[in-house]
Amino acid sequence: MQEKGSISIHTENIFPIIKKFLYSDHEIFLRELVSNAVDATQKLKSLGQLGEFKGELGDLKVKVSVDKEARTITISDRGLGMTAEEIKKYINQIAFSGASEFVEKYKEQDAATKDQIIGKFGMGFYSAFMVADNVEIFSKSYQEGTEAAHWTCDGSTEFTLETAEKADRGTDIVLHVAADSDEFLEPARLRTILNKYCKFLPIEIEFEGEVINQTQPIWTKQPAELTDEDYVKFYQELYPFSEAPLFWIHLNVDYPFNLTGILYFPKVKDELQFSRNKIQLYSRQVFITDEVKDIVPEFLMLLHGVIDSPDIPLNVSRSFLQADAAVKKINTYITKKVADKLAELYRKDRTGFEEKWSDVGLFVKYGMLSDDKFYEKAKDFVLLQNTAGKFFTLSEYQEFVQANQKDKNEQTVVLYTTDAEAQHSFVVAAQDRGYDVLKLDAVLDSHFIGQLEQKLEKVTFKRVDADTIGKLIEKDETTESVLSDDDKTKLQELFSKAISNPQMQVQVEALSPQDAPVIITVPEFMRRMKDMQRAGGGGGMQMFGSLPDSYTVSVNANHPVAQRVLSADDEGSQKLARQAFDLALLAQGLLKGEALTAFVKRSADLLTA
Ligand SMILES: Nc1ncnc2c1ncn2[C@@H]1O[C@H](COP(=O)(O)OP(=O)(O)OP(=O)(O)O)[C@@H](O)[C@H]1O
Repeated sequence: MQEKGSISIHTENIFPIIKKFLYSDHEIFLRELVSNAVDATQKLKSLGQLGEFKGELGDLKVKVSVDKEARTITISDRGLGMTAEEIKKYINQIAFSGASEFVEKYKEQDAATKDQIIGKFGMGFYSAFMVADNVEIFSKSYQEGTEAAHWTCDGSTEFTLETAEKADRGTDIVLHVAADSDEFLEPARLRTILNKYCKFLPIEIEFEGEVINQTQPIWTKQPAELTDEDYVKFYQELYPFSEAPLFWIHLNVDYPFNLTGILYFPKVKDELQFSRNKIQLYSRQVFITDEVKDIVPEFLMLLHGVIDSPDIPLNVSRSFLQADAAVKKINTYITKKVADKLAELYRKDRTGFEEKWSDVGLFVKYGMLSDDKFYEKAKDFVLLQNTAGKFFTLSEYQEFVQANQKDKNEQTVVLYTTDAEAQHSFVVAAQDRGYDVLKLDAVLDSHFIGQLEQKLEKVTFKRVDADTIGKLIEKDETTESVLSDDDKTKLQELFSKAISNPQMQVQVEALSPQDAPVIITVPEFMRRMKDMQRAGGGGGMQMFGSLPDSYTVSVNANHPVAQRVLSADDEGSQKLARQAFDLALLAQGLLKGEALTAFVKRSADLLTA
C-alpha cells in the first residue's frame, strides 16, 4: 500500500522561509531530532512503568550515524514508535502546525525582533529541512500487531506514506543532506553539535560507537548525594581550564514553577573575565542557549553554571520574555536563593567569608546596587575592610566609629581611601587623630558609597584627602590662628603668586603646628562628579564634562614655615612657599615632570644653603 498526500497547511512556502531565516542556527536540527528520539524513548519507559507496555525495554540508546558516501544522517531510537496513522497525525499535522506557527509569528514581528525569534524557536521535526532536501521516517510502533511505516517528504508539501519492513520497534529518521549543507556530513562537526546540545540528555546517545552524554548530570541529583568534589568536577567539565569556583548554590524548586540548576561563584581575576564563562540554559536537560539575559537577573550574570527549566518560554521574543510572569518569578527566586546562600556562608563561617570577600564583594555590591530586595538581605552581611585589614559589617562599623567620628551635626563621617599607598600621608594624619580609615578601592565602590549614604541615616563618606583633617570631621572646637588677619592675607597672596595656577584654590587655615605646612585636598563633591564621569556615567554628568580637576591648597597658619615665608625677603619667600607647596604636591602624588626636577634641585640647594 502506498499513499500520497498533501500536507494540509495554509502557508505554501514554509520551507524556503524556514531555510532562509534559520540560517545562522541550522545546527539545531540535530538537537530537535535527538530530543524527539529521547522523548519517544522516555515515553516508552513511562508506559513500561504504568504496565501499558509489557515487552522488554532492552538497549534504549539513541544512535546517531553519518554516511558520507550516501550523504545521509540517521537518528535511530527504540522508543515508542509511530504507526502510519500516527505519522499522519503527529508529523503531517502537529509538527506542521508548529512550523506554520513559527512562520505566522515570524511575519508579525518587526525586523529587530525577528532575529531573536529565529534563534529561540524550537522548530521541532521540520527543522530537518534546514539541512536535508529529503527526509525519510521508518517507524514501528511498540503496540502489538501494528505494521511499520515509511514516510518520505522532499521538503514540498507533498509526502508519501507506505508500509515497510522494520523488525525492531522505534523510529529511524534518515536525512538526505542537501548540497549546501555538506558541513553536516563531517563527523567532527556532528560531534561538536552533539556535545553542545545533547551532552546531558537523559537517555544515552551513541555516536561513532561512543556514548557522548551524561544521562544524570549532577543538577538532577539531590545535594545530599553529592560531594564538593562532584561540584568542582562538574564545573571543570562545563568550563575546562578554569580555576575552581569559590562556592555554589544548588537550585531546586518544583512549585510554582519548575527549575533546577547549579550556580557557581567564580574566582574573578579581573573585570574582563566576568562574562567569559556563561550560565547555560537547559530545558529538560537539552541545551538551549547561553544567552540568559532577561532570564537571570542582570547582576547574577557574573555567576556561572546551569539552569534547567521547562517553564521558561523559549519560542518567544525577548521583549515578551521580560514581561513573562514565569520569568519574573524565576528571577525573584534565584535572587533570594543567592542572598540566602551568602547569608548562610556568613553566618556559618565568618572567617571563610572574609577570606572570599575580595571575590564575592564585587558581586554582592553589584547586587545591592541593582536590586532593592537583594540590598535588604545583603545589608546584614556586606563587609567593609579598613586599612588595617579588619572586616566589619555595616552596623559593626557604625558602632565602631561613632564615638570618635561624629561631627558637630551628629553626622557620622566615614573616612575612606581609594589608594592607601598614594593617599598615605592623609591616612596617617587621620589615624593620628584616632580616626579609622576604610579601604574602598574596588570597581563599584564609588557607586556603593553613594548608595550607603542614601540608605544609612546620618552617615557621610569622605575620602581622607577631601579636606584638611580638622574639616574632614568638623567638631565644635576650633584651632586659633597665631597670625593676624593682615598676615593671613599676605600669606595667601605670597602662596598664590608662588603657585600661580588657577586650578589651585589657596586658602590660609589655622591647623595644628604638627600638621603639614601646606596640604592639598580634593573636594569630595567635585571629585565624585569627576569619578562618575570617568566611569562613564554619561547622561546628566555630561554637564561636568569640561570641569578641570579642582584642588584646594590649605596653607597652615600655625606652622613655623608660615612665619618664615612672611619674614623672608621676596625671593626667599617665593622659594620657601614653592618648596612647601611642592611637598604638598608630593604627598598627593601630583608632583611630576619639570616641577619634580625643579623640586629636587631646589631641595639640594636648600640642603647646602
Ligand atoms: N522519534 C520519534 N518517535 C516517536 N514520535 C515522534 C518522533 N519524532 C517526532 N515524533 C512525534 O511527532 C511530533 C511532532 O514532533 P515535533 O518535533 O515537530 O514537535 P514536538 O516534539 O511536539 O515539539 P517541539 O517543537 O518541542 O520539538 C511529536 O510530538 C511526536 O509525537
